[in-house]
Amino acid sequence: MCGIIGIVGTSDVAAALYDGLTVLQHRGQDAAGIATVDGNKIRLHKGNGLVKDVFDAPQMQLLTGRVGIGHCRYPTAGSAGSDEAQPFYVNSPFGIALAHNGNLINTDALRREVFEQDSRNINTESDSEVLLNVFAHELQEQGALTPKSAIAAVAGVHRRCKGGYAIVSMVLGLGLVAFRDPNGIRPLVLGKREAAGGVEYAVASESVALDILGFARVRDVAPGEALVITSRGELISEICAPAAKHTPCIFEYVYFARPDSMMDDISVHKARMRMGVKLGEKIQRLRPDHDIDVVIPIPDTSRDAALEIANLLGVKYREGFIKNRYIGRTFIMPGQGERVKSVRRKLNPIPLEFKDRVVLLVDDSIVRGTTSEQIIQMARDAGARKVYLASAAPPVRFPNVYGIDMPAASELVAHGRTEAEVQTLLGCDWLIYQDIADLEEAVAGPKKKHTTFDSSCFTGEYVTGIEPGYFERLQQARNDESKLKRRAS
Ligand SMILES: O=P(O)(O)OC[C@H]1O[C@H](OP(=O)(O)OP(=O)(O)O)[C@H](O)[C@@H]1O
Ligand SMILES: NC(=O)CC[C@H](N)C(=O)O
Ligand SMILES: [Mg+2]
Repeated sequence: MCGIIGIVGTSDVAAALYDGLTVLQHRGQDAAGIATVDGNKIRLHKGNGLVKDVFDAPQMQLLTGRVGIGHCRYPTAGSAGSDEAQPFYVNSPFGIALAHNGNLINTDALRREVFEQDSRNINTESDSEVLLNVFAHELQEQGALTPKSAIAAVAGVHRRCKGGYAIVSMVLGLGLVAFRDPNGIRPLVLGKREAAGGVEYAVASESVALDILGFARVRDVAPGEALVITSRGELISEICAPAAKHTPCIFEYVYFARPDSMMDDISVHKARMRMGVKLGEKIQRLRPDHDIDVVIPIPDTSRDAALEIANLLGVKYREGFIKNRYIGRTFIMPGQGERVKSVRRKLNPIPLEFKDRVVLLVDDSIVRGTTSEQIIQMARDAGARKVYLASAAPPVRFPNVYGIDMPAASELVAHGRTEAEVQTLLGCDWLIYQDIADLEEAVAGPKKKHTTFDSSCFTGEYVTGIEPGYFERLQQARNDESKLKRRAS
């Protein structure tokens, strides 16, 4: 997953983009970048690392201009090299910079097409650079540069690109162009604020970025919609893809997004609380006379769900693991070696919360099993009498291909295993997974604004369809070992 943000302001926007990226940092810890438009120049700075490490004051001062975009990256395609940090730039037509959250599933075919038919060179292995070149070609085909022609170019992207994408881009001489894939798999939200110089607009992956910058959340960008916000602050929008099923990514609610974000009009915090209620009810159903003494969350993401489970079961909730606040999210780290080491460095138990107790550990999800395996052992070492583990999401058994880096089914602990087998492998005394229907109901909430989701990593059903051989190629290219080799070279 990556974080994206774009602003059309009435004064320089680089500092606001920087602040916005810092609250989107949980979506990508590997690279960051900002591009601004100043007159007829695009200014760009990007590199590997956290937002705070990529930019310093002199670089920020060079990022002048009232229109800009920013990106923080968690790679799902290509390499983790700094040349694949975003935004990407092409000088023709007009000069375009673009930042992408998501993942394309027809990158190889598009790459050939872009080279052979559109006479464009792609310089990296990134799917996002391919998407930028498709957009650039489609815009070139339009001739004139107007909001209408930019929207027509986005329609061309929708026709040619398959997969998950939320995009912010800037076109010199026009302004900001933002759009979302026809199924609305990846999130994108629009905000507005009144400044001394007039109205300002922002679009971002999550509403938390709007909150901290003082933009009011106006609405989510619709699936298949393109927004053009000119540098003068006019907003033009149109849905420019054939109507398709809206299937927001359910894993955003399970793990990715910050709980203080609203996504597709659903509060992430409330969705996680409802996941806890559903899971608590399941525990009660399965073991009405359970012997759980204490519920302990695995910080950070599982807290909302864990608290609700404890409330429902009427047992104590205790923060039994203390998290080192200087270590980032483990799941989105690039290699398994790094992930394994980080869990122990990051989480340390308070033994008195475990000693002689039957503990129910709660996590939001179990993906590779890296976290749970170590945590269960830590709980035992700390003296727990029995260790149960509850996952607020169902077993993750299938690859995610729309922007979450779970490309290799063989690396998923529940792939090809029954729940009982996973329980044995992880070494806990009882493993309880959320049911998929309960998860979807929990996210949909009482308003049921959305009842269909991209739940592919749980169900193996892919809304875009998948071409034969794709998973095999993906697994080969992006399993942990191949990534490690690529990084070493
Ligand atoms: O089964 P695994 O492969 O270990 O992946 C799942 C774990 O990774 C995530 O935590 P992470 O440390 O990334 O972030 P968090 O602090 O937001 O919970 C998630 O919340 C689970 O704890
Ligand atoms: N996680 C993402 O959204 C990744 C964006 C893009 N596919 C990349 O690898 O850079
Ligand atoms: Mg976690």
